[in-house]
Amino acid sequence: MSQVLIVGAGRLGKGFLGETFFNAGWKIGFLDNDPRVTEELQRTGTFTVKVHSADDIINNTISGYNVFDCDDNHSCMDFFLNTDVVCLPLYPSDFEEAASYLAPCFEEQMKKNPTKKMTLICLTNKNHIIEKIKGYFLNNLSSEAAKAWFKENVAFRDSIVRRSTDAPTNYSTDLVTTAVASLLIQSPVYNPIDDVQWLELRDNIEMLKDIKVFTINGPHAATAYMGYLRGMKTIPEASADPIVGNKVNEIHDLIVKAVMEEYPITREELKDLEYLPKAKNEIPDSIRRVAYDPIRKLGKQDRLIGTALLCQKHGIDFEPLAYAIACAFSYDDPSDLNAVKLQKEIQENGLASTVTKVTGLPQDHPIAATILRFSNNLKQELNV
Ligand SMILES: NC(=O)C1=CN([C@@H]2O[C@H](COP(=O)(O)OP(=O)(O)OC[C@H]3O[C@@H](n4cnc5c(N)ncnc54)[C@H](O)[C@@H]3O)[C@@H](O)[C@H]2O)C=CC1
Ligand SMILES: O=P(O)(O)OC[C@H]1O[C@](O)(CO)[C@@H](O)[C@@H]1O
Repeated sequence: MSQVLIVGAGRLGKGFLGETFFNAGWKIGFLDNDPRVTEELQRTGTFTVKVHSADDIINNTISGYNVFDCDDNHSCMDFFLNTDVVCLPLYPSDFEEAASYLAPCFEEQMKKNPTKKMTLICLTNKNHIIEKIKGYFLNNLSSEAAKAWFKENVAFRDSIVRRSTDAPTNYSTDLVTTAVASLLIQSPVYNPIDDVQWLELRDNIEMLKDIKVFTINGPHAATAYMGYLRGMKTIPEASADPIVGNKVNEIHDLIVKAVMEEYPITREELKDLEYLPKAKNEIPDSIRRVAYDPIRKLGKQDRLIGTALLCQKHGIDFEPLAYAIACAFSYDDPSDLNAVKLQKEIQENGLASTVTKVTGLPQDHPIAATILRFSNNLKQELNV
């Protein structure tokens, strides 16, 4: 039986990977450093995922999995040694710690099964960080021999996530997910995964990931920040709102135009990547999850500033995006640590300086200047 270790048993770990590998009959292990996650998975012994596909909604109950804490004695070791695929659905800031924890497992694998091949798949929305993450793993290996073994025997791959999976918390055992498009994984991999639905190998993941993050996550984040300002709680609610909906449609079309100018991709290829079939009864995805961590989302290469810069580069109107960005700078959900940090920064140092610090754009940059202009009159545009 093939075996997968899922490092990060939060929303995507359980609601997408857990559910998907379970359906394919793989042996599943979850490793998480939050004791609330591991305790809850152990206590319940099962978790449920409401899966919205294009024409059906099914409730799936997942059971028979193994659960491991990130304990000092590496209780996941025996499981790890029999593992074929390691999936890491983690936020970008969590990889350094995960690499440090997993390094001894790879060293042991090299000693016990030197010819074994493994595949490691990173699942984030952040592009161009895969070499840095690989560096975390290599730096934690203790010898040149181990580094050479790792490079030779572990297929280290990035991926593109094309689904939303939500739950009230990372430790919830009741999840909801959309299943309308596959996870795209950089090919080749070292272990067969063709028996697992919703996993698909592709070349050129780095370019495709920019396009996906820009065309899907850009408008999605804009929906969240504008919806929040309108007092809404869910993405479907915000999308159905005519004021937010129209602004997001405009933003989407401008981004698509800019992407078509920038990348060697045909409209058909783009459609295949960014057009996700509608799931039956859209999931009540929370604005909180999609807006989560505005500091990361306002980074220079990320979904909002990255797309505004692309529009500017190609002479395409970036004002609607700058408006959504201004809304993101006003995002103040008290339960989002980085939203709180952002607001504190604005209060202490002013908006202009914060825009520059977070986005990397100088204050006189036309996009920064437009963000500041809109910020003076944010609520009026949205009729609030
Ligand atoms: N939920 C979704 O629909 C999507 C999520 N993503 C990406 O997937 C990644 C995970 O997202 P979610 O599952 O939603 O987050 P989450 O917060 O629900 O789950 C992340 C889990 O990783 C665990 N974790 C953190 N550091 C760890 C470590 N060093 N070792 C072991 N476990 C660790 C946390 O305790 C948490 O349970 C993020 O990069 C996100 O951007 C991408 C697209 C869709
Ligand atoms: O996981 P992040 O990067 O914080 O952002 C959430 C985004 O990821 C997705 O879940 C899938 O890409 C989108 O639904 C949402 O826009």
